[in-house]
Amino acid sequence: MKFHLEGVGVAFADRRLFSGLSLTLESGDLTALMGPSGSGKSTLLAILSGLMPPGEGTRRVTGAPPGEQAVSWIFQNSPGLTRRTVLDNVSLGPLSAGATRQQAEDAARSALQLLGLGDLAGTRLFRLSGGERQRAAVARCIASRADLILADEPTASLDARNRALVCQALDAAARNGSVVVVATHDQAVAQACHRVLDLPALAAA
Ligand SMILES: Nc1ncnc2c1ncn2[C@@H]1O[C@H](COP(=O)(O)OP(=O)(O)OP(=O)(O)O)[C@@H](O)[C@H]1O
Repeated sequence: MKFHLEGVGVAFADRRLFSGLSLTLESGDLTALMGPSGSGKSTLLAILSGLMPPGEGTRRVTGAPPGEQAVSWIFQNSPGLTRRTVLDNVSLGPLSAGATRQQAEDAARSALQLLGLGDLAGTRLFRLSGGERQRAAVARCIASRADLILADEPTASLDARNRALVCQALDAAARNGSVVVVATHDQAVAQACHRVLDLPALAAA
């Protein structure tokens, strides 16, 4: 599957963010999206997801039936069902993508292993530290095996060890066939990605 942006531009009432931006992302790609604060990284993720129609230009998806791409998000502080177990929370990703309970739990357990949370599967979410909770949110996202995974500053509140685990998990998701895009200010995350797009440079190209 491929996601194409062609000649995309965004302007708000008082400000133009970018214009004439074209790119193609395909299954297996792990891409860092960088640029100064306010350059439009989150806006570009919203356009890629299909949630925000571009003011100018087009978004096209090839290699999938129209409108049938599954999209999954990771945010800086992803919420969860605090009184449910980690396994329940992570299973929600694949369950909402149409998996059976058994398939969802299997996918959740392997994602939890990948993120170093295997021993916490039966623990209620509210008992986890901030870093563990964020890794659980990443596990929920990658367990869903979405076509497109969009991560907006997923490591901003994490230490180096947790950050490395998140990068490994995103890499595994790409190797499983997802298109993965990470908006980040973190050079260590960018180094873990296969490709780095600098938004201002991309818009100027
Ligand atoms: N709906 C909107 N209406 C007006 N301005 C908006 C709207 N959405 C975003 N903006 C502005 O567009 C700019 C880009 O926002 P965006 O969140 O995409 O940047 P970013 O690169 O992700 O920033 P950061 O690194 O700080 O998260 C900001 O100045 C923001 O205030």
